This record gives sequence, C-alpha cells and structure tokens, in this order.
Amino acid sequence: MSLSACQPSPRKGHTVPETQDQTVDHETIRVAPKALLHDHLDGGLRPATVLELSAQIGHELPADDVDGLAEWFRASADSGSLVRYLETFDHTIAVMQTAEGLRRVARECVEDLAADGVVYAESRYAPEQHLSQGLSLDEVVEAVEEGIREGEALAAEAGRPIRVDTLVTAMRHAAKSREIAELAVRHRDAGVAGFDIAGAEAGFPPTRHLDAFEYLRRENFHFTIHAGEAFGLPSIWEAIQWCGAERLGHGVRLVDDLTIDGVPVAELDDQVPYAEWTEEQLASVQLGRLAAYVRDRRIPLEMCPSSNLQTGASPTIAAHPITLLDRLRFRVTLNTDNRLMSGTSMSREMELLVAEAGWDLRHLRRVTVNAMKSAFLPFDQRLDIIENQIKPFYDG
Ligand SMILES: O=c1[nH]cnc2c1ncn2[C@@H]1O[C@H](CO)[C@@H](O)[C@H]1O
Ligand SMILES: [Zn+2]
Repeated sequence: MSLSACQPSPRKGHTVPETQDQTVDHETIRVAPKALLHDHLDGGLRPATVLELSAQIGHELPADDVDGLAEWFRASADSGSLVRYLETFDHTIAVMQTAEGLRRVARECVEDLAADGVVYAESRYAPEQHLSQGLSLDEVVEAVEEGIREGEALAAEAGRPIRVDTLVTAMRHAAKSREIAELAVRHRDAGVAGFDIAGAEAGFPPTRHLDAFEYLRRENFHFTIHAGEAFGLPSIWEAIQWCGAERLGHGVRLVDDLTIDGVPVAELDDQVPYAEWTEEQLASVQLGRLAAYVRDRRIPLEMCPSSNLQTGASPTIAAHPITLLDRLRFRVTLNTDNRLMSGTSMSREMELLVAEAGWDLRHLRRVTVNAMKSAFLPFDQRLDIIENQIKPFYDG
C-alpha cells in the first residue's frame, strides 16, 4: 500500500513524513508492537481448549472438532444483534468455572497475544459469571492473575515479552456492580488495573450502577464503560457525564453526533469511503456538543471494527466510523473485543483496515500510541513502552 493523496497531512509532532513510503505488508503488521485495551478473556479462548475442557466436564458443545467449533462461534456471533452475539459466551464461560480452567485460559490468552505482537494488553472478564462450581469472587480473580503471570513468564522465555493487566467487569443487567467494584479495588496491587461494565446495553443504562462508579472515583481507581455500541448518544452521555468514565468501550455511535449541513454523516446520500474524504469534506463536519466534549477531553474510544460488523453497529470496514473519527483526531484505539467470536486478532484488525479502509503505517502507529497513552497503567510505565518499544519500531 502506498500513500494516497487523500490522507491528512501529518501535523507537527507526527514524526513520519508524508513522503516516506508507508507500505505495510503482512509481516510488518505481524511483528509490529501492538497495544490492546479491549479484549474479553471469555471471548478469546482457543477452540481446542474449549473442546478439551468441555470433554473433561461433560459440557455439550454445538460442534466436535476445532474448525467446526471455530466456525460455529463466528457464525453464531454474526447475528446482527448484540443480545444474540452474547449468547455464544455460554460455551466459553462453562469451561471457566474452576481455578484450573481459569488459569489455563488466562495463560493461553497471554501467550496468544504475545505471539501476535501485542506488548501491552488489558484483558477483561466478569468474575460473577465464574461462580457456578463454588469458587468465590476472590478465588476467581486470583486464578486469573496466576494464569496471567504464567503466560507472561512463558512469553518472555519465548522472546516475546508482554505485560497484561486485567479489568474486572460487572454485568450491566445484574445488581452486583458495587460488590464487583470493591473486588477490583481489593486486587488493584495484584494485576487488576480497572473496572468495566458489559452485557446488553439497550434497557440497561450505566446510571443503574452509579453507586459503583462513585465508589471507584473515591478510591482513585480507573474505569471504562461499554457505551454507544447497541445504543446511541444517551448511553455515551450518561457514561461520561453521570458516571465519569475515563474511556468508552466502543463509542462507535458517537458518529450520530457528527453532521454536515445538519445531516448525520452516516445518512449522507453519496457515501464515499471515509478514507477518500478530502480535507474540505472533513473540515465541513460539525461536532455536536457531546462529540466535541469527547474530542476536546481526549476521551479514548476503544473501537472494535470486526465485532461491530457482527452486532450490526457498522455495515462494512470501509464505512466503519473508526476511520472518520481517526481523521478528525478523536483519540481512537483499535481493539479485538472477542477474538474467538470474531475469528480475529490485532494483526487481522490492522490488516482489514489497511486493505479496506485506506490505512497505512501512520494510522497503525497513531492508534498504538493512543492506546498506550490511554492504558490504566502508571504514567511512567506507559511512557517507557511508548519510547522504548513502540516508537523505535514505527519510526525506525
Ligand atoms: O461487545 C460487547 N458488548 C457488551 N458486552 C460484551 C461484549 N463482548 C463481551 N461482552 C460481555 O462481557 C462479558 C465479560 O467479558 C462477556 O461474558 C459478555 O457477556
Ligand atoms: Zn467488549
């Protein structure tokens, strides 16, 4: 891929000059250092592990071989509805009910991310969904952290060092968020970097969990909220202005607050791919008050293109708002969401954007630095990864 004339000129501070060849091939993407903020532990199992652990506990699966099961997850998650997409998790959560199962899944998650070139990741899961065989909430967290430390050690041995922190999630339809928030804070010095709420969005506004968010703020703890995926601007507004979310999980519907001459950009008659918009077209986009606030405050958007195609939040990669929001300089990050359900990886998400949305190495560098800037990791450690791992590769 070479540079196209439609790309915005790099601003001061963007160190890759526009004249430099930004060709991105498969191998470059594979080895590029990546930062991943939004990846569900229970959405990233190896199909072989689901099969093996299910056989051990007598859990019945919809397919009995690796390829068939991988395909079943992809196809079933491809429903166009978040609620149906989430039903596929029954089969992964079933094998994550023992300390041993949780530890193995966490260890393999870290190894798989490291093999994909990820150098920093935040892996999230909902401890309340892993209690059916008698584990306590604390035992669930401890088992996951053990598995993650094992995975980090194995990855370092394999020459692919990676740091993985966790986000403890509360399910938004349940009424446990305060208890889960306290659980997260209890384990803050043992690998838990933040808190999240997930699950069906429509009908379950984040303000139902205000008590948990107020508690977390008093504890100086970090949290992100899934918002603006299956429901629109009111959900994003509540997450930021009522709950105080530091980042937005997805936030893709923020595009509803972008207009040209009063028409929402997604409803424009002549739909030109965002990569091909001219600087004049970009300059004519008006930001509503919420979108302007999100951009002004540099609120990170944890965007997950493939997942959004499956749940119907976006029709195609080329038309996915990530490219428009990136070109308008929102703080966009690129994520996998659920590697098993989407049959994806960070490399694959990057390749899709390069092949179908006009991205090149500068875009990949930008979302990687953005993600690292937005991580729930102490500032000095974020800086260290940016300066010593990310920039040397992308600017080298
Ligand atoms: O994209 C998503 N939107 C909302 N909820 C999700 C998404 N992906 C996964 N989960 C939910 O988060 C739980 C904890 O990891 C998963 O069990 C699933 O129910
Ligand atoms: Zn998610």
